[in-house]
Amino acid sequence: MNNQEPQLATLYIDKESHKFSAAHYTIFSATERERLHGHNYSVSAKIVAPMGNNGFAADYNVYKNRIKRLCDELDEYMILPEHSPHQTLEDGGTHYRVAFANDTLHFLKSDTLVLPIVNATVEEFSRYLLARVIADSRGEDLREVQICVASGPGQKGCTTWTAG
Ligand SMILES: Nc1nc2c(c(=O)[nH]1)N=C([C@H](O)[C@H](O)COP(=O)(O)OP(=O)(O)OP(=O)(O)O)CN2
Repeated sequence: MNNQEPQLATLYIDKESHKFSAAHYTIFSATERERLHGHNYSVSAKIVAPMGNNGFAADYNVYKNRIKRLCDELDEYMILPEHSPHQTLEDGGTHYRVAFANDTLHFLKSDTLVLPIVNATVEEFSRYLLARVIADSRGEDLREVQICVASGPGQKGCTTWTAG
């Protein structure tokens, strides 16, 4: 190893409190979607940072707090994708009016979050949360961050950012 390069440490954050409950449906095509249902999603993270002289890479409490705050933002909402190529969203005053295939669905705005995602999948939730964590971590010396979102035990999607 090049002596000039700092040793990197990997922190894994996988807390039971990092969860959110949300309603959604996955869209499979222009005509196929799931029925509306919900999951207890859980969020975990991998953070790679240079090891400091004092045996400390990055304060995991900082990232724990950020992830918890993001989970709380999503908790107990109906989540709609803003950028689905297969459905359109209209502002109907107190409701969102969603057109999918031959159906029109109505969701109370105060119960609903419209996220800048393409589909309400674990992959897209992880991509969205990763972007939020990276934005919150600007200026910090991180080398890699991975965020995973699980919709239940044994099924999750992950997205990774690597320092340029
Ligand atoms: N690539 C993805 N595929 C699927 C996703 C996803 O987010 N990314 N999501 C779904 C469903 O929304 C959801 O997972 C329901 O799936 P299902 O396996 O039917 O039910 P459970 O989550 O309850 O899992 P069990 O194995 O039945 O306990 C589908 N595909």
